[in-house]
Amino acid sequence: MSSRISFFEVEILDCKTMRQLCFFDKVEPHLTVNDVKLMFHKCYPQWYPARQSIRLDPKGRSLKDEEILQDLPVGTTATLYFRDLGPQIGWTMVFLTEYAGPLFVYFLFYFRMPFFYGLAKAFTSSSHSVVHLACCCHSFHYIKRLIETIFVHRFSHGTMPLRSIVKNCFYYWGFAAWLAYYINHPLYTPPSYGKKQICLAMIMFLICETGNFSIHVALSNLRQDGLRSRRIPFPTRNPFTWLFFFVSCPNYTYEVGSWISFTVMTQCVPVGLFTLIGFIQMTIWAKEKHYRYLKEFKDYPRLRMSIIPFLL
Ligand SMILES: CCCCCCCCCCCCC/C=C/C(=O)SCCNC(=O)CCNC(=O)[C@H](O)C(C)(C)COP(=O)(O)OP(=O)(O)OC[C@H]1O[C@@H](n2cnc3c(N)ncnc32)[C@H](O)[C@@H]1OP(=O)(O)O
Ligand SMILES: NC(=O)C1=CN([C@@H]2O[C@H](COP(=O)(O)OP(=O)(O)OC[C@H]3O[C@@H](n4cnc5c(N)ncnc54)[C@H](OP(=O)(O)O)[C@@H]3O)[C@@H](O)[C@H]2O)C=CC1
Repeated sequence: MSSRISFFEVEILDCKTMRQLCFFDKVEPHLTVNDVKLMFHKCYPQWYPARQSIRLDPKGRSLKDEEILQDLPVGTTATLYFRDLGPQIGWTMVFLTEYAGPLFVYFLFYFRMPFFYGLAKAFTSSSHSVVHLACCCHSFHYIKRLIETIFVHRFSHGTMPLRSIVKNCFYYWGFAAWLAYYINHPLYTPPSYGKKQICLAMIMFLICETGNFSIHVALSNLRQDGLRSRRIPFPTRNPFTWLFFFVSCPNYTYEVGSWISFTVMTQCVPVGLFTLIGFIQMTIWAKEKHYRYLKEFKDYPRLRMSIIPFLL
C-alpha cells in the first residue's frame, strides 16, 4: 500500500493493445477509481464511466468504483488498464422495456385485435374462464416485476450492456406474442382436468409469486446500508425465504415455479417452452452465482445447491 505518497502518477493503458491512452500526474491519493474514470472520460468523451472497466491487471477483475487509489497495491506511478464494456443502458430503462413489452403484447391478443384471428373474431371475448384468469396472472407477474424494479431492487452495477437488452427483449416479447396467440385463440381448448387443474395451478402460482417477491425484498435488505457489495443471504422470519436454507438463488426457483404453474394452468406448449428456456438460463446464472459465493465466502453454507434443493 502506498499511504505515504503525496501524489500519484496514473497512466492508463489499453487492455488489448497496451498502448498508453492517457497519463495524469499529480493525482491526489484519496481519489477513487470513479474519479479516475471521470478524468479519463474528459480525455475520451465516447467512453463514459459506466462503459469503462479499469483494472490493475489486463486479465484481472474490474476495480470497484469506490476503491481508493492509495489503498491499491501500486507504486508512485499507477499503471491501470482500460477495457471498453460497450454501449450501456440504465437498469430501470432495461427492465421497463423488458417487462412493459410483454404486458402490452399480451393484451393485443387478449383483446383480439383484428389482424390476429381475422375480422369475424375481432374484439370478441373467450368463453373459457381460464383464458381470463391467464391474462390476470400474466399481467400480475409483469406488473409485479415493474414495481419491484422501481421500488425494491438495489443493483450493484449502474448499467447493463446494450446487447443483453436485445437478447432479453427478443425472448420476452417474442414468447409473450407466441404464447398469447395460442392461449387467446378462438379454438383454444381448456386444460384436460378442468377446474381442479386450474385451481391447483393458480394456488401454486400465487405461492411462487409471493416467494419470489419475498426473496427480492430479502436481497434488497442486504443493501440497506447503501453499500453495493454482495453478502451471504440468509433466511429471515418470513417463511418464504426459508428456501435460502437449501439454494443460493431461491428467487429463480420461485420464478421457475410460477411459470410451471402457468404452464399447468393453460396447458399450452409455447408456455412450456418459455418455461424451459427460462429454467436453462436461470440454472446457468444460478450456478455461476453459487460458485462465486463459495469462492468469496469461506463460511458459505455447504447444504445449499444452486437452484433446486438437493439436486442442482
Ligand atoms: C421466440 C423467441 C426465442 C428467443 C430465444 C432466445 C433465448 C435467449 C434466452 C435469454 C433468456 C434471458 C431471460 C432473462 C430475463 C431477465 O429478466 S433477467 C433479469 C435481467 N438481467 C440480465 O439480463 C442479466 C444481465 N447481466 C449481465 O449481463 C451481467 O450482470 C453484467 C452486467 C455483464 C455484469 O456481470 P456480473 O457477473 O455481475 O459482473 P462481473 O463479474 O463484474 O463481470 C463479468 C464480466 O462482464 C463484464 N461486465 C461487467 N459489467 C459489465 C457491463 N455493464 N457491460 C458489459 N460488460 C460488463 C466484466 O468486465 C466481466 O467480463 P471479463 O472481464 O471479460 O471477465
Ligand atoms: N423468466 C425468466 O426467464 C427470468 C426471470 N428473471 C426474474 O428477474 C428477477 C431478477 O433477476 P436477476 O437480476 O438475474 O436476479 P439476481 O438474484 O441476480 O438479483 C436480484 C437483485 O438482488 C441483488 N442481489 C443479488 N444477490 C445479492 C447479494 N448476495 N447481496 C446483495 N444483493 C444481491 C441484485 O443486485 P446485483 O446483481 O446488481 O448485484 C439485484 O438487485 C429474478 O428473480 C426473476 O424473478 C430472471 C432471469 C430469467
